[in-house]
Amino acid sequence: MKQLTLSGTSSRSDILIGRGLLGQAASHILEVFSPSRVHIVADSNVAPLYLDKLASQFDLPVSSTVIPAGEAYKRLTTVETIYRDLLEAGMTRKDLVIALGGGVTGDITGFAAATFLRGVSLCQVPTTLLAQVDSSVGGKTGVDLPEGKNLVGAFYQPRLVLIDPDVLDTLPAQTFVDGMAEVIKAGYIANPDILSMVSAPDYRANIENIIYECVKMKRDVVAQDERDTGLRMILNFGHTVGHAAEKLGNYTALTHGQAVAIGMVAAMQISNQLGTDTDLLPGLIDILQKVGLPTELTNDREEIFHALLSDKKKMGATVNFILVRTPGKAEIVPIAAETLHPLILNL
Ligand SMILES: NC(=O)c1ccc[n+]([C@@H]2O[C@H](COP(=O)([O-])OP(=O)(O)OC[C@H]3O[C@@H](n4cnc5c(N)ncnc54)[C@H](O)[C@@H]3O)[C@@H](O)[C@H]2O)c1
Ligand SMILES: O=C(O)C(=O)C[C@@H](O)[C@H](O)[C@H](O)COP(=O)(O)O
Ligand SMILES: [Zn+2]
Repeated sequence: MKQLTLSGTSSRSDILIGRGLLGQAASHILEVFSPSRVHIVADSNVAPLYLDKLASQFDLPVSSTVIPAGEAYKRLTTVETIYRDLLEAGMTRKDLVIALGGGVTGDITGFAAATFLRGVSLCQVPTTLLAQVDSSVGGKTGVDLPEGKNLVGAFYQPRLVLIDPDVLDTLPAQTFVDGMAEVIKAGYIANPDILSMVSAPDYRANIENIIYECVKMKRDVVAQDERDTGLRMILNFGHTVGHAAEKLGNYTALTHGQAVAIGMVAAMQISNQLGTDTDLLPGLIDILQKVGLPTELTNDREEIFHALLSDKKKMGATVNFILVRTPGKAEIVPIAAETLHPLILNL
């Protein structure tokens, strides 16, 4: 088992990574928390696979909410359902909420935990590759609005993150591939060794090390900028156009991973339009296609431009775009909306 610690300004997250961890989850959880009761949130695909396996390990009252699966349910009505179940179960501030699932479950449950009774303890048990390499770590929680992705949320660190790569065995092939978008993002923005690992013919056999390197990178970035006011913005590489495409597809046409893949290609094309010495675009397209991710933006460019103006990275009339001109080095480049408009139309 590998262990990492994320020390924030007023919080600490322990992150454990190891095969078989789900089977011993309760003992790790009870080393860190002392709840009177536990509430587990899982979606309708994950619950039949893993909810009993986790719940049955506790000698405490355990309640649960099973939410409908899918990004379309990452919305406030789902959070209200969780609040109601927490009240019905008699959860108090001493108790523990566990998010068991992918990034959607983690973001919704994290937001519910951050806001229920103004905050109850949170443990993340991520079950998709995307959630294991990215969303379970760092404390961004929230939901979508029809107007844009993740527009309502809170920073709320899980005190414990338990990552068991064995649960990836039940993932649909496409969902595993979605997670590779955030893995490739991690390689481009901060650690090109990750790209070498993904380029190996049988990279899946090395997935535990890939997860570890991605989490370590994210831990290092978030520790320096928990509130996303500077360095942390690099984790948004591919997300500006990506989030716009997700919104335009009503959160169903593209998965988050697919949208990020397309968004990274768009960001690289924008880098090129702004003038770069080295052309990283063919290599980016190659590695995304090799793992099975899409690379082509199919939305109307004008609609993308208008949608990305509701992104959180917009400050006044400027959008903070994340560009990569050297693998492993991301830059936060403020681009005025009127300068960005022709660049987006040219994609
Ligand atoms: N908070 C953050 O820092 C952060 C970072 C990256 C992404 N995100 C968010 O994460 C979300 C995407 O997460 P995702 O790709 O995990 O999607 P997801 O949570 O919808 O999971 C994808 C699918 O896999 C199923 N599933 C999950 N685990 C399974 C397992 N072990 N076996 C079988 N099926 C399983 C789910 O039921 C779902 O149908 C987006 O909403 C995105 O905005 C958040
Ligand atoms: O943790 C972060 O910071 C990230 O940006 C990680 C992203 O992969 C993730 O999709 C995040 O939710 C996007 O952040 P947002 O602030 O643009 O919603
Ligand atoms: Zn993301």
